Amino acid sequence: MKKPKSKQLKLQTRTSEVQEIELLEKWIEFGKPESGSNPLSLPPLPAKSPVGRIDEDTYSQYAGCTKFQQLPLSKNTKDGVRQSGFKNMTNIQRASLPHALCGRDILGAAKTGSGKTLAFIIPVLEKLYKARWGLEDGVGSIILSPTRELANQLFGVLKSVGKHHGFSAGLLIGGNEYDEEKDRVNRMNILICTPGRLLKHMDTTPNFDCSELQVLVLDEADRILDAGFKKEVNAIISQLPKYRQTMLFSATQTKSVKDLARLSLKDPEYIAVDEEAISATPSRLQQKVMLVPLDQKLDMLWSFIKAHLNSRILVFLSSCKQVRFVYEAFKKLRPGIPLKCLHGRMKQIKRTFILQQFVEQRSVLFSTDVSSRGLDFNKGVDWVVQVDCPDDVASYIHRVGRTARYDSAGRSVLFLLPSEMKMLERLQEKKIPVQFDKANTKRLQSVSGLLAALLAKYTDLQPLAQRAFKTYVKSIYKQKDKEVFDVTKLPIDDFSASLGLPMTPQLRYLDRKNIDKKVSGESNLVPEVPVKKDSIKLLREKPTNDLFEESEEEELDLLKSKEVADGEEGIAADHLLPTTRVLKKKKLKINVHRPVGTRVVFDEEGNTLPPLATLADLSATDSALLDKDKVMKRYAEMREDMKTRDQEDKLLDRQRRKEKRIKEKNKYKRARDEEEEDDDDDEDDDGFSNKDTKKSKVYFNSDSEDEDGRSKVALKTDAISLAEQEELALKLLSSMNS
Ligand SMILES: Nc1ncnc2c1ncn2[C@@H]1O[C@H](COP(=O)(O)OP(=O)(O)OP(=O)(O)O)[C@@H](O)[C@H]1O
Repeated sequence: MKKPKSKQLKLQTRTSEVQEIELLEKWIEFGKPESGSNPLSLPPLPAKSPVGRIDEDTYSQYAGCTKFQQLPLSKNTKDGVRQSGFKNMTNIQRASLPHALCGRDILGAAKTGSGKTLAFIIPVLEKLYKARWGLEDGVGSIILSPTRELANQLFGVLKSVGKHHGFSAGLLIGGNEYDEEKDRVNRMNILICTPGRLLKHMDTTPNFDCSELQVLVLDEADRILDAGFKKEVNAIISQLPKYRQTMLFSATQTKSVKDLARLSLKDPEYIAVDEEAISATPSRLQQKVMLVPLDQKLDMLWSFIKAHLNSRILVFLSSCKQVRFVYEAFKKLRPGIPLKCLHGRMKQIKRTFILQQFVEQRSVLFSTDVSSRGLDFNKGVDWVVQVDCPDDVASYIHRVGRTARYDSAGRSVLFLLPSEMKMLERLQEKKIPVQFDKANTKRLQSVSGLLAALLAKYTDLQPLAQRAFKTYVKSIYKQKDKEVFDVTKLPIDDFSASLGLPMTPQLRYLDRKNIDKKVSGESNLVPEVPVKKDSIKLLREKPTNDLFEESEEEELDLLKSKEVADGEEGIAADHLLPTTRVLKKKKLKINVHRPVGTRVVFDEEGNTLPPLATLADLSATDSALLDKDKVMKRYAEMREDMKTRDQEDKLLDRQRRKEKRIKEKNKYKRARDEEEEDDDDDEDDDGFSNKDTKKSKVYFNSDSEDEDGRSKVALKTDAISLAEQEELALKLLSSMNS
């Protein structure tokens, strides 16, 4: 809070502000870069050259300068920038700031992690300062972000760089208290928001007025302008004044004339600083692509994590359901490094907390594309692992861009299925220097069997695995780029088994006849080993260093890992013995030639007798036993008796398991309902948003896991059949006994 100023002091400040603004305007006017020019191509200004006014009508050059202090910026901004630790400008800042400070519309494109945020935050502050914008003037600038996390991050930068200005700023994102925002929103000068929440305020908050807006910024512009946000963005733009400055930034910029027309840009400056660069990704980023069959992705991921226990790893999967399953399952297997997960269905407070934790400690974060854009993890991400193929090249660029930011190095690896190899070509065509590698599979650790055991032990995991399976296949089915994503080439059954599922869930929308049961070349990476104690032992061995070249050695300490498993119940890998089918169902064969009668029998003196000797002895004394018919009858009775008991046992067991399953499901559903929020937001980036949430709630109650809303029926059938089954069992028993 600023101290209340005396009247005279206020007057003085105002006068000096007016003078400063006058000087800034003259300076800007004097050194305006030519429209269409690239300030980067100008020779850099000498470090010690005079800055600002030189004489009556002469000012220093600022186009081509390399330091923030050489720009025509207010003292408040300069102080904020300096105190935030920024001195020299990055290329995108050098190229765009001179144009943006003149009030021009900007279309800025530069690699991930190259400092685009300051390239629009600074002009926003300067524009409002020069317009002498005050609290009573309302909304002067809107900065749109596609995700809440990114909006939060931008808000942090704005607070830091703009701390000496007197503007009020607000963060409007889904998941925050709407009512509480409603009271404040009319008093905000700068709004950082996600499109859905902004539109909600525009539609429902009384007196919310943006008609005086000065600057509109779209961060990750191509994402905001794509089909996912189309309706919201069109509605927002229709409520904004046409006369304003507009700035669009992204690492993968839109050049679509239609998009630009929607925003009514006026002669925008297209600033693409890396267009001539050899690569479209940061130069310090090492990128690998690996061929991994679908049914071995989790083995590969597990082995990767075990080989990099000292790293901060960001793992991308294609949907919330994938994320949840892999996170829950791996957590129970305790890899020896903390695991976290992040997806659009989590409560906002938890999302923020998890990101905070990921920034602070080495860990593995399983995430959907919700964290693929814009996020800047302070201490750096060591590895970006894309387990599921990104939708397109742009999505790849943003995902890998979470590492190797600004001047730091980073590494990334992308797992591609044999059927997705077209993506490799696409990446190479777009100047992405990837190195194609075959993983050394000698010491690949298989987890499929362990997952099967986990699914049997923790019944709540099974529905997660089923959903992960279904959502993945559906996501491939729905992909537009059929050259890369071909659902008919997926080894469906092997994939299902690799998740530990006892049988392949039904996929009603797929014609299974068209899908090869065994897709050639899909399953040769790791020999299919039924998981026995031996393979479990493998998990305790040292992390494999030759699987991924640069692995950090670390002994797995299972005792220690107890502390890192997020305080939740976990079981060490070596406590697990697969209890259900492991990798392939094997028929139990009875060897009829097996020698029998190994039981040792003693006579009264303690001498051993040959097997069945007692019976032979008895038969000698009791001629009744020699009656062949009677013996046969007796055997038949015994067989019947055993059959009946077997039926009884089976029925009882089936009932017990069913009841347990229903109980577990209800319990799980309650927990899940608490976790899922009835979100009003805009930005679940997981591909299957609200509609899917509603569906999945229904799925959860169902045994059949049907994709087209049949689950309720299935549930009902289940409930009836339980009572009916008892009756049926009794009938069956009595009919067998009679
Ligand atoms: N001039 C600068 N000097 C030093 N560090 C900078 C400078 N500008 C930005 N940075 C730092 O570089 C990192 C990346 O910046 P920023 O998040 O703005 O990148 P970006 O280009 O927006 O990335 P993305 O495309 O992923 O959104 C941040 O940690 C930021 O603090």
